[in-house]
Amino acid sequence: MCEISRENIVLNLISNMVENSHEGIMVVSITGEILFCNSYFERILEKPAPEIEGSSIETLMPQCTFELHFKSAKAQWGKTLTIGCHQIVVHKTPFYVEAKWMGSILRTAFPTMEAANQFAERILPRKLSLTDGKLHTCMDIIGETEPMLLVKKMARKASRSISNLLVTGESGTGKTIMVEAIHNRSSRSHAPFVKVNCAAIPENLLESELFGYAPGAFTGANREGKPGKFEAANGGTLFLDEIGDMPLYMQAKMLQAIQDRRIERVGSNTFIELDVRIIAATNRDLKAMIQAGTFREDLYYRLKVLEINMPSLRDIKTDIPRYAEGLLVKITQKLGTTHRGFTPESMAKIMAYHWPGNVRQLENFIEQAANFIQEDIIDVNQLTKVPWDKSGADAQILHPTMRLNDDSNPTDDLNTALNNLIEDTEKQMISMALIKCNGNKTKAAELLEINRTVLYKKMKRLNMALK
Ligand SMILES: Nc1ncnc2c1ncn2[C@@H]1O[C@H](COP(=O)(O)OP(=O)(O)OP(=O)(O)O)[C@@H](O)[C@H]1O
Repeated sequence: MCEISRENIVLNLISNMVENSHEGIMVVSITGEILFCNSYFERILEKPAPEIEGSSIETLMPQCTFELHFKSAKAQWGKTLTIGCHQIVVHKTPFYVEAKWMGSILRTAFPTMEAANQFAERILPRKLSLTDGKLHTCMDIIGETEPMLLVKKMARKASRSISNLLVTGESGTGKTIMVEAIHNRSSRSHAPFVKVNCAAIPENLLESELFGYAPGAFTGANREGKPGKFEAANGGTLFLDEIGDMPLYMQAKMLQAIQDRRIERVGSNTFIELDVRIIAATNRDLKAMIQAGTFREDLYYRLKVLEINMPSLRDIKTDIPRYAEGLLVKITQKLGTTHRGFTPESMAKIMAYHWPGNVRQLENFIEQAANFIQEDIIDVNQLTKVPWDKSGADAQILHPTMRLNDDSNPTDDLNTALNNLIEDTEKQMISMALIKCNGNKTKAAELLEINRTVLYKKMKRLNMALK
């Protein structure tokens, strides 16, 4: 075996460390000029090193909000950097020549974001999420017809990307569960998922909810100030549900935040740089809103870099049996019942109906049937009220704990009648308030002397159009 000098070993070691395709190394001068990069960055930037070296980091990586940090000699650890469609976690350390600070060395901490996530999974005690409960996954999404397969294919693509996404479709078509599944499948799945319902938050609170506020920003505010949902979603996904209900002045602020990738808390003049993926959803026709001047065109295009349109249930009729069976499994698990399916006649009726409230309405109907009907195979003829009867378009929805037997006593019948009456009355009052207030939900809520969020929830429960 030939003798290898120590010097040779060290030289080889250094060259192996630098030219390692699993670890990116880049050297940037104090003025932001890229002095050196290895093959990892050549791959990510899709350019050969001679084209990268000598360029300014700001020109080459316009999305990279990290460039400002090169102007300081401070070491930084575990920063997420966005380059094109790639996300990497990097460490930055200063480099010196003869004790003079010359610039920074950028090193990737993980070969891929997936590896970073796997590491986070091992050390994080639990998945971070600012939603009420567990997020849905792709496995929860029913639907095998062509439009649904296309939607699923697009969702897989969207989960591999970090670009903004707009999910459209009628109310109850599954926009929310789709967005949750996309986040869950993405490289951000271990980072926060923060949902904001733009229609449910009163207009005067929306800005501070989204952007937070500085100490003493307004009377009654928390003394220490408060971070908003944007900050809470840093590193993860911010889901803006019902984006079509966002007031115009907030749309302008939102556009600014998305473009600049930074926010200013209310009452502060300091910018906070953030790395947030925006996913928005709406059941409104944003193009018509742009025509009407109620939605900003520039924001629309910022949001719909990727777009998924959820089909309405009447457009995927052959999927209805799959939905009915799948939802029944979910409902029986929730209620602890033993229902196994539907009679063929029941299924034919379910398939023939047009389900204006889409999957949510179908789910509510099946839950109602599972509450009423004792037999394992559901026969909808046993129900007194079905959506396809002219009067039953909004069959009553009973609380899961109100399981009624077939041999229900008169008190049960009375309860049902009372529930129907309450719901019909609620519906009428809400409709009248909305008509009086020209569809303005804030004003309608004031008129009804209820909170806007409560109004919104009631309308959703009563299957009323939220437009
Ligand atoms: N493809 C699907 N597979 C399984 N369940 C679904 C599907 N689509 C919708 N659902 C169920 O239907 C209900 C409504 O779905 P979701 O809240 O996602 O609809 P949405 O389009 O966001 O409604 P909205 O516009 O009113 O907010 C939920 O309980 C959800 O679990």
